[in-house]
Formats: sequence, structure tokens, C-alpha cells
Amino acid sequence: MAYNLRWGILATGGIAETFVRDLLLAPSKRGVTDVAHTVVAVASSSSKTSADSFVQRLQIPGQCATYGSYKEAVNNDDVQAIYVASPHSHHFQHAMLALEAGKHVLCEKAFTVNAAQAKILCETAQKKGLFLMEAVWTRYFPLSIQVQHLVQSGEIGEVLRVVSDLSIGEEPETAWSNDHRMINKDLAGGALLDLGVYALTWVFQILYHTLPPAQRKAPSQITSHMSKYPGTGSDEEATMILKFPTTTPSALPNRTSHAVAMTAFRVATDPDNRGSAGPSIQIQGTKGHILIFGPAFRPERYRVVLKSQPNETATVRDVHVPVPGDARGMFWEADEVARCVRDGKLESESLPWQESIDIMEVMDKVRQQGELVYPDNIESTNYPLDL
Ligand SMILES: NC(=O)C1=CN([C@@H]2O[C@H](COP(=O)(O)OP(=O)(O)OC[C@H]3O[C@@H](n4cnc5c(N)ncnc54)[C@H](OP(=O)(O)O)[C@@H]3O)[C@@H](O)[C@H]2O)C=CC1
Ligand SMILES: O=C1OC[C@@H](O)[C@H](O)[C@H]1O
Repeated sequence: MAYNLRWGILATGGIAETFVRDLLLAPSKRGVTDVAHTVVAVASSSSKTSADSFVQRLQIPGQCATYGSYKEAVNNDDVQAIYVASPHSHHFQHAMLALEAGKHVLCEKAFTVNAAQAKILCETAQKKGLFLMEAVWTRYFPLSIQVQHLVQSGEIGEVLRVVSDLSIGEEPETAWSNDHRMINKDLAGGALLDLGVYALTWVFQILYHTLPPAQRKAPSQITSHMSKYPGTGSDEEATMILKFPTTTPSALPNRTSHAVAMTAFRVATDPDNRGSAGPSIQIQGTKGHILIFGPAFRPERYRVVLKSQPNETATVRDVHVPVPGDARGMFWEADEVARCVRDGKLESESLPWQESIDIMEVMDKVRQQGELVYPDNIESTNYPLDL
């Protein structure tokens, strides 16, 4: 019999809708039989009407309570896990609200505004014996898992370089009003926290996560460039160079691996949305490369290119790993939450707390180098705060 996790949803915006639509799909359609999901509460900070219309629009089945405040939802005894889908600025306060009420938490990316907030969330989850995970859905894609196994198998040799980009080709002036969460500093908007986190996710999935836990090390050197959007002062572009220890016991003494992680609004990784401009992620090893195509947050195709001499037949393998049906692919992270809660785990092995904290620390450093400071109230580690 499948283990059924009962969810409460905080916020009724864009990603809450996408996540819940995936959650409502039958797990068997993706070959999953051990876990299932039920949405038992939806809360909107704007009004109960907004929560009601969310439930109606998404045709959430069964008894689903609706609330006009997040506090009421986290105090619903039927809810086991809370999905936090508010803007970055509010993740710390809303995740704390849920943890303090004794609920497990899946919190959207970027986890928090800064690493200090992330550490407090993890300490609170630990103290209360609750599961907590940053909702980096890409981590749970079968493609991500396959690529990590390939790297660990040694097929492309020692990985010395990763180049990773998530840039979307949007003019902020016309794409968003200045109060939109993508560029509003009061909501911790900007390219780095919203999109750069995926470029960094790929860097960490390869140069950090493929190592045994005890050998994982945060980058020892971070150099970055950042450009600001004049309309709001948030960042519209960031390029980061990171230095890591190598992924395998190196054949090359004192060798380190490097990554370039990029994000930008105005230029695009994939201007024609067909991959004509090349891969979004390049994993470069001493025996070959893995090239990943499609947006860094939702890639469905990769290519393995092994080293060959001009007189040898080339070894190139194209692999397509599609998301089944019409789904977005967010159900895999939800399945991970259900399995972890079922098994009494506090953190996911695929995205442990320390890794989320290490990524937040990279972003802290990049913001420091780029002199990007958010308002004091959203950088604060005080809880509760009425933002
Ligand atoms: N994993 C993914 O693929 C994606 C993740 N995201 C992440 O999800 C989060 C939300 O993004 P998205 O859904 O696109 O944003 P939206 O603006 O569409 O929705 C955010 C929702 O948060 C709630 N909210 C609570 N407090 C505030 C506030 N002070 N200002 C504005 N909204 C508030 C509102 O819902 P209500 O009024 O009902 O409380 C609002 O509708 C972000 O962290 C973002 O990075 C976003 C897109 C894709
Ligand atoms: O997380 C995200 O992934 C998809 C993007 O379109 C969105 O802006 C971002 O928040």
C-alpha cells in the first residue's frame, strides 16, 4: 500500500499552481507505486477567496480546507507537510512558521535570502525532528540522477571543468513591472537568487555531490561579476568562477576543478528554444564531455562525447529523458519528500542541508562582491517578523 503524504500549500501564485497540478497526477503514470499525495489545505495570505478559487480551479479532490492566512493552515492537524511557495524574501519566515507548528517543510528555491537564515531553518528542523528540504526540483529528475551516475562511473574521466548557464533572454523593462518578484528587491528579486541558483545547482551536482558526503567541500575560491538592473537595483546578470577539489582521487597532483556558473536576463542560453546555440551545461572530463540541453531547471536531453583520435570512430551518445505526459516534473521532488517523511528522515540525501547552505554561502559571497544588499527586514534572522 502506498504511503500517502498530506500536504498544506502556502501561497496561491504561479508555482504553487504548477506544483499542485503535478501533485494531483496519478503517481502510477510516472511508474511510482510506493508513495502518493493528497492536498488537504490551501492558504492565501491575500484572502480566503483566493484559496477557494485555487481549489476550484485546480479541481483539488476530497476535503481541502481553505484559509486566508498561512498561520491557520500550519495549525491544521490534518496537514503533515507544508509547501512554501511565497517569494524568496518570505521563505525564512514562512518555513519557520511551519516548522514551529510542527510541520515538515518543502521550501521553494532560493531556500532563503542568505545562508544565516538557511542555517537557522536547518537547526530548527533538527531540534524539532522535522523534515526540511529546499525545493530544487531539478535534483530529482531522472536525467540529473543518470548524469551524476555517469560522472561517478568514470566514463568521462576526471571532471576538471563545469560550465553552466541559465539565462532567459528577457528585457526587464518590458518583461516585468518594478514590483514584480523577479526584480523587486523587497522580495529578494534578481537573476542570482531566482535563476543563478540552478546554474549553481548543476555545478554542485557534479563537483560536490558526486563525492562521498565526508569528502564534499565548499568552493575554496569564488570570483564573480554582477550587473545591476537600473530600474530597481536588483541584479540582472552574474558570472561566477568557482574552484573545487577534484571529483575523484586525482591523477594530477594538487589539481583542482573549476566551474563557471552564469545567469542573465537579457541574453539567452538557448535563444531559439531548440538547442541550436549549444548546451546549457558542459561537464568536461579528461576522457570526454557530457553536454546537457534544455533549460538548466528542466533539461530532457544530454549527449556524451568521448575523446577520440582523428583516425578513430567518434563515440557520441544522445540520450533523451522526457518528463512523462503533460507534467512539469515537480512530482519527483514531492515523491522524495513523501519517502523521507515515511522513513523518518529529516533531510534528503539528494539535497542535504549542508549543500543548500553551501550554495547559499556562494550566493552570499557573490552578492557581497557585487554589492547587492537587500533590505534589512528580509535579510534578518529574527523570527517572527511581520514583513
Ligand atoms: N521551482 C520552480 O520551477 C519555480 C520556483 N519558483 C519559486 O517559487 C516562489 C514563488 O514564485 P511564483 O509562484 O512565480 O511567484 P508569484 O508571484 O506567482 O506567487 C507568489 C505568491 O506568494 C504569496 N505571497 C506571500 N507574501 C507575498 C508578498 N509579500 N508579495 C507577493 N506575494 C506574496 C502570494 O500568494 P497568496 O496571496 O496566495 O498568499 C503570491 O501569489 C519563488 O521562490 C520562486 O523562486 C518560481 C517559479 C518556478
Ligand atoms: O525557478 C524558476 O524556474 C523557472 C523560471 O521560469 C522561473 O523564473 C524560476 O523562478
